[in-house]
Amino acid sequence: MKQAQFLNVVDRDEAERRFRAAIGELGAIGVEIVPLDAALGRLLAEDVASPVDVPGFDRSNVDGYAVRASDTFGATEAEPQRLRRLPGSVAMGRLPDVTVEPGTALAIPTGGAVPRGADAIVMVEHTLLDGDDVQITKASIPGRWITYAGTDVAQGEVVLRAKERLTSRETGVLAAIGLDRVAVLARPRVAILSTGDEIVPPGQPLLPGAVYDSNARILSDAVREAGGEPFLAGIVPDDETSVRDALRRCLADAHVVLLSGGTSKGPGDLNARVLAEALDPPGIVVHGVALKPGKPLCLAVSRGKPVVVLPGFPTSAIFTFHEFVAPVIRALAGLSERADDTVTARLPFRVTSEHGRTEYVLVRLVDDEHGARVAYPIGKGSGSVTTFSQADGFFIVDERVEMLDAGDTVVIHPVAGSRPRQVDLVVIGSHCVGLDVLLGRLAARGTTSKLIAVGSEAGLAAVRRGECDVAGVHLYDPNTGTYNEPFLDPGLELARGYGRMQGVVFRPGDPRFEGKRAEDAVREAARTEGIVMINRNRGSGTRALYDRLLGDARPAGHSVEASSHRAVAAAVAQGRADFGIAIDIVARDRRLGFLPLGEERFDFVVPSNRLGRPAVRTFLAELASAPTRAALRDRGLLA
Ligand SMILES: Nc1nc2c(c(=O)[nH]1)N[C@H]1C(S)=C(S)[C@@H](COP(=O)(O)OP(=O)(O)OC[C@H]3O[C@@H](n4cnc5c(N)ncnc54)[C@H](O)[C@@H]3O)O[C@H]1N2
Ligand code: MOO
Repeated sequence: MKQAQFLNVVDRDEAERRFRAAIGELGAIGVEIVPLDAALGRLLAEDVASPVDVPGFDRSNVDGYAVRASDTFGATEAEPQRLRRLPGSVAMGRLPDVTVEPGTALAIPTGGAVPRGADAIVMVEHTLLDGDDVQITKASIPGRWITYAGTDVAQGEVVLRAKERLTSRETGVLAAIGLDRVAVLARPRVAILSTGDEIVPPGQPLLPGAVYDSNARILSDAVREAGGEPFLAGIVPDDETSVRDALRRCLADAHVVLLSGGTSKGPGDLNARVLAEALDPPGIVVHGVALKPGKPLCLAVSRGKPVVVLPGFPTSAIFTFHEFVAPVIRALAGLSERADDTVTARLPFRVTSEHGRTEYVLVRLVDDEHGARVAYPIGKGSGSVTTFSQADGFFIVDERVEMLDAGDTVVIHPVAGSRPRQVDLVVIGSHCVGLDVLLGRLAARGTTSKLIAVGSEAGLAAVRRGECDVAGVHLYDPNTGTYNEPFLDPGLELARGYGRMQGVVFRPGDPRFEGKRAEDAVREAARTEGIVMINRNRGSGTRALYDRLLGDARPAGHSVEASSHRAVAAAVAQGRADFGIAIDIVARDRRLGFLPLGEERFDFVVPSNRLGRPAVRTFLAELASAPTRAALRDRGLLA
């Protein structure tokens, strides 16, 4: 029997066109009146004209005396003008009923209402008390120290415009004109439903095979960023009735409904089937877009209401959300199109792409020696949650293009919500817990850094091209049997890092390994029926160790090449393999047995011409310092 296929995969633009056509006219969903206390961050629905003058009366700006300016003409300290002091003074919060006649003065506080007859205020510092009189020691002019009614805001004046976002400054203005409530654009309600038997909410224990629900969180906050009001409709299992019931509740309550997961072609991928049944016309308009990530995206509309099944993989979900859903929510919220400020950058290495699918490649940006931008692809695949959070932007590879070369220029689009991060120190290369220790210590001293983990070889290439300050490397040279040193070129310096003890990892208590010498245990294991190993990728120093120990032996699992020490430890801990070679740190973290084999060197390559940079100097000093060495030893490193 033929399996289900994506029969009608359409390209990105066609998918968007069909989706928008099915939704119809897109605009703000409505207006609501909210108390001023809840107005922060909202968008004004209409222009606001002031119902009052601000200030509402002619106001004194100083403590002093309200006078007629002409009575003060010619006054100096040597020849003051004497005025008769009227009894009392202007009271705050009331209009005075006294008139300042020629030759008189009335005491007035800052903020007091100017009495009839007066046209200027003399500051108290320029007066002397003299019995019932007051002597004015400085001449004034009409209007001096008075703010006239309506000069800040005149009644009827428009103080804020429709669609303005209310910050504390705007809410302050609204309060000053006496409003305690304001008309704002209503926020579209967006229901978010996570589907899958394996999905559990954060905070709960994670049983083997389960996955934390990260999609609901990221979608919910992305909805907020797009001007919508999310509501979390929970997690439902891969079961038609459960999904249908949850979907009905969401449809009744929301302007937009988002599901994630269960939209590709597995047996549990039933969301599209449920949608096809449960939605009003037109229903599903697109299922399958020639897009990477995001191929299984399902776009549907139920009587004008958008209903979207986003792919379960986090990177795919958030990407397709920003491409297809965020603009719709923004429009429903009354927000304008987002300006997309692009920049250009150079590729540090070749990038391949699948023919027939428009690909979005997430990147981190660094500057090279000459200030030219370089875009490092951070492809951990659609299943990664960190890729999107670390990205500075992405470039698009047309569906007809299968390869971009090193040095090619690409156009970088900003990732929603990301700000270009300027850092003090750029580190490219291999990743290690020791590097986390070091960069953590630098951060505590105020030196910021960006770490791009691309492996030792790409790190070395990056220092050679002048794209980073430091590269962390552990490169093994089989000719000399040494690490790192043989790979240096003129213009590159090696800073001594630390050692990492490598050895055979196995499940504790396994008699095939327990208590043996590493070399003997591996040789025996290689000959024992039923034992499964896990290998490392070619080119890694650890792989060279495997090759030396195994010789021509090819035990089961030899072709399974994990790309990190952690992946080896996970495979052994979870019983997919019985042994592998990894560093002792991961063995300890996973509580595995460990038979030591030898030390691997993890060092740092620095371009000579960057040795003088303050951040590089700080890094090298930190690396060499006694407290750092102690912290590295604490983490099990040989420092
Ligand atoms: N035979 C085929 N298999 C797959 C295809 C295909 O064309 N043919 N497409 C692949 C592509 S591309 C993608 S993307 C995924 C998407 O699959 P689904 O949308 O059906 O998602 P699930 O299978 O339910 O889950 C995928 C993955 O994501 C995890 N997940 C799901 N929900 C969440 C959540 N709320 N938070 C965090 N992670 C979540 C889930 O556990 C899975 O690991 O299909 C390919 N397969
Ligand atoms: O669309 Mo999927 O996101 O390529 O992995």
